[in-house]
Amino acid sequence: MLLLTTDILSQVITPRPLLSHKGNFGRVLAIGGSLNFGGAIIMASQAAVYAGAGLVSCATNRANLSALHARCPEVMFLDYHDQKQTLSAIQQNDVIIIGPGLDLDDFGFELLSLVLTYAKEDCPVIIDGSAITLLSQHPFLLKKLKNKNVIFTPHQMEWQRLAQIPINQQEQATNLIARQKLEATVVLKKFQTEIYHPNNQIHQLSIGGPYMATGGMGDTLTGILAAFLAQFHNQDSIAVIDAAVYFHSYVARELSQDNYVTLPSIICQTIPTIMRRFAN
Ligand SMILES: NC(=O)C1=CN([C@@H]2O[C@H](COP(=O)(O)OP(=O)(O)OC[C@H]3O[C@@H](n4cnc5c(N)ncnc54)[C@H](O)[C@@H]3O)[C@@H](O)[C@H]2O)[C@@H](O)CC1
Ligand SMILES: Nc1ncnc2c1ncn2[C@@H]1O[C@H](COP(=O)(O)OP(=O)(O)O)[C@@H](O)[C@H]1O
Ligand SMILES: [Mg+2]
Repeated sequence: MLLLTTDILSQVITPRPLLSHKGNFGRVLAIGGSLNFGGAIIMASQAAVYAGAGLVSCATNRANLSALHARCPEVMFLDYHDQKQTLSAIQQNDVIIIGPGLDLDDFGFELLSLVLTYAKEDCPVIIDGSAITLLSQHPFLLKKLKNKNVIFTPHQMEWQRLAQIPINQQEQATNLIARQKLEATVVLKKFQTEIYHPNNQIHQLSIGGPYMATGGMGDTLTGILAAFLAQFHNQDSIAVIDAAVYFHSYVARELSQDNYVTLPSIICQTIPTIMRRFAN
C-alpha cells in the first residue's frame, strides 16, 4: 500500500503549453441532477470547469437550467430527457460523470444503461452516487462494464451496496477481491480514502478530515477527477487519478486551517489558485 504525498501534485499538475486551446484540455459530460438533487450535478460540473477541463456539458433535468447558468455559465446545458442529444453527447465527450443526484427510478436506470452501452472503450466513465446505488439494484448491468474504462467513487455505504461488503468488514483484502470482480478502479471515500487501481495497487490518502463531511463533497470530487483525466490525458492514468483524489483533500485541508467546515462551493472557488501553486 502506498501513502500519497504532494509529490503526486507536482508530478501531474504541469504548466500549460503556450500553443493550446480549450480542445487540448478535454471535454467532460456530467449526467445527473434529478429535481431534488440538482445541486449535486451543478457542483460536479462547476468543479470540472474550475479544475481545468476545456469544455464541460451538464445533462440534467431542465428545471436546473437557470440555477446551473446562474452558478456557472461556463457549463453547457443539455436536457437529459432528450435522448438524441444525450446519446450524441455520450459519444462525443472525452470523460463522463454519471450519478451525482441521478434519479433512482427507471429513467435513471435508462440513462445509466445508455452510458454503459455507448461510452467509447477508452472514455473514462466515473460512476458515483445514485448510479452506484442503481447498479447495486440491477447487478445484471455490471456485465456492460466489460472493456469499459470505469472508475467507481463510492462512499462506504455505496460500497456496501455495490460490493456487498458490510462497512465494518471493508478490509483492503476483501475490497481488492471485489475490485477485481468489477474490473474497474475503485476510489473508496472515507477517512484516509483508499484507491484500488486496475493493477491491484492500493494507494491511500493520509490527508482529509471531518471538515469534509458535507453533502456535495463527493459530487465535487467527481468534477475534479473528470477534469484531471480530461486535461492530463497524456499522463499515466493511475498518477492522474491519485493526483485528483489527493488534490481534493489537499484543498479541503488548506481551507480547514480557518474553517470549521470546508464547503464544497468554497473548495471549488479555491481550486484554480492551489493548482497554480503546483504548476511550476
Ligand atoms: N445538494 C445535493 O443535491 C446533494 C445530492 N447528493 C446526492 O444524493 C444522492 C444520495 O447520496 P447520499 O450519499 O446522500 O445518500 P446514500 O443513501 O447513498 O448514503 C448516505 C446514507 O448512508 C449512511 N452512511 C452510513 N455510513 C456511511 C459512510 N461511511 N459514508 C456515507 N454514508 C454513510 C448515511 O447515514 C446516509 O443515511 C446521490 O446521488 C448524491 O450524489 C448528495 O451528494 C448530497 C448533496
Ligand atoms: N471524516 C472524514 N475524513 C476524511 N474525509 C472525509 C470525512 N468525511 C467525509 N470525507 C470525504 O468527503 C467526501 C464525501 O463523499 P460523499 O459522501 O459521496 O459526498 P456527497 O454528499 O457529495 O455524496 C469523500 O471524499 C470523503 O472521503
Ligand atoms: Mg456521494
